[in-house]
Amino acid sequence: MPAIATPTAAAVLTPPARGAIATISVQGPAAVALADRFFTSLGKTRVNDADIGRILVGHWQAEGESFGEELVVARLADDLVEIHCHGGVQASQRILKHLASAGCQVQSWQARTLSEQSDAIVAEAKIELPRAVTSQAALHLLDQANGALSREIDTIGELLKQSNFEVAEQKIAHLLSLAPFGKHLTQPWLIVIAGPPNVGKSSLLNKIVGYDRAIVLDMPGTTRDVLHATTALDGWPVQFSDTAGIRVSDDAIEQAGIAKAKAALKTADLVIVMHDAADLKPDELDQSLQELPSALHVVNKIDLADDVRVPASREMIATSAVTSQGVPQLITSIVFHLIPHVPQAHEPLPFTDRQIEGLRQLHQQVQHRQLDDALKSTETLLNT
Ligand SMILES: Nc1nc2c(ncn2[C@@H]2O[C@H](COP(=O)(O)OP(=O)(O)OP(=O)(O)O)[C@@H](O)[C@H]2O)c(=O)[nH]1
Ligand SMILES: [Mg+2]
Repeated sequence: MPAIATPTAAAVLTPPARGAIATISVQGPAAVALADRFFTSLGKTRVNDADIGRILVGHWQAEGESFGEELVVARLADDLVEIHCHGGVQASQRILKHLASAGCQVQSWQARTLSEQSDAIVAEAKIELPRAVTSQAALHLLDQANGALSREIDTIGELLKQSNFEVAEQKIAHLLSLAPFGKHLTQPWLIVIAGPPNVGKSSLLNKIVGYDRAIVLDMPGTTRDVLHATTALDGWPVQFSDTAGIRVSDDAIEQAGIAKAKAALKTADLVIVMHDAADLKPDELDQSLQELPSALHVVNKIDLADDVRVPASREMIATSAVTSQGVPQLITSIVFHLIPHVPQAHEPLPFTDRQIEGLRQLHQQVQHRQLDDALKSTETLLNT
């Protein structure tokens, strides 16, 4: 039989892991013919003759192969067939291979989602949703999957058509101000814990994440590498990095750890600089830690100090990584530093690089009153 012409395409809709069932969706003019080529139902009903919605149980096998697989085929429309097979990756990949050998395109579920949606932002939200690691982050993405950002861009387009550039500009600027928040719905905020050796950085990390992620020892220079631990604070995904204590050292391994710690500082959304309550010398901190204007300063081991004299020029949170004193306040402060303004439910916000770049371009065009270009940009943002 000659290869069947595209654009019929197959996509696995279930995650690439072991599960009960894998679902392969075959869509396009040749979907039914492709199913009939490899599948024989128990009652010998051809997929082509089955009523729409009918579920057929049977045997899938390619010509020349010595074994096949028992599975279910459902014809959902004239051009849409679903194949439900064993949930392991092997079975779905074999079926995809058979379909591809007969001329069917193989596409990712993301490509399928984009091809099914005329609204690019809604499609992107559906694609990003499974990557949201907390339910709170997922709710904001769900709002965008339900059209919040698309409607806002429509509104901006209408404002532009009415030459209401000022309000359009304000709305775009507001959306851009929410871009960092939107990006972090699928990527944790990065928090680096830094400071001199032995102040309790690793102990604090363990206390916050609730298990012994890092080795703690009463010996300066214990942590050498950068250690990561992911958790959620107030429902927001964060990744903590515990670093080597920063000091002057002759030890080559410690020096390498300190270099890594300094490099980690540059990638952080927030740095927590830790101090020892019993030995509080904030002005003697390493220069790399002095140069961080928006760091959060934490004075730890307050359980050991009778009287902590915090310099008037510094705002510091007092904690004990042993008794947990001050840790809830620290968490509140971290969340406030990362997300000073939490968008409301159903609020539109951008969440992909494409959208953010498109909005930046639109902002410039509106600022320069380039109406035609700006209207084209709103179309580009919305269309797949
Ligand atoms: N009493 C008391 N001891 C603490 C506290 N935090 C840490 N310690 C102790 O201080 C010592 C050093 O703690 P670590 O967490 O290893 O300190 P660190 O800053 O990670 O040290 P380096 O990895 O060497 O830079 C350990 O003996 C901890 O048990 C605290 O809040 N109170
Ligand atoms: Mg440590």
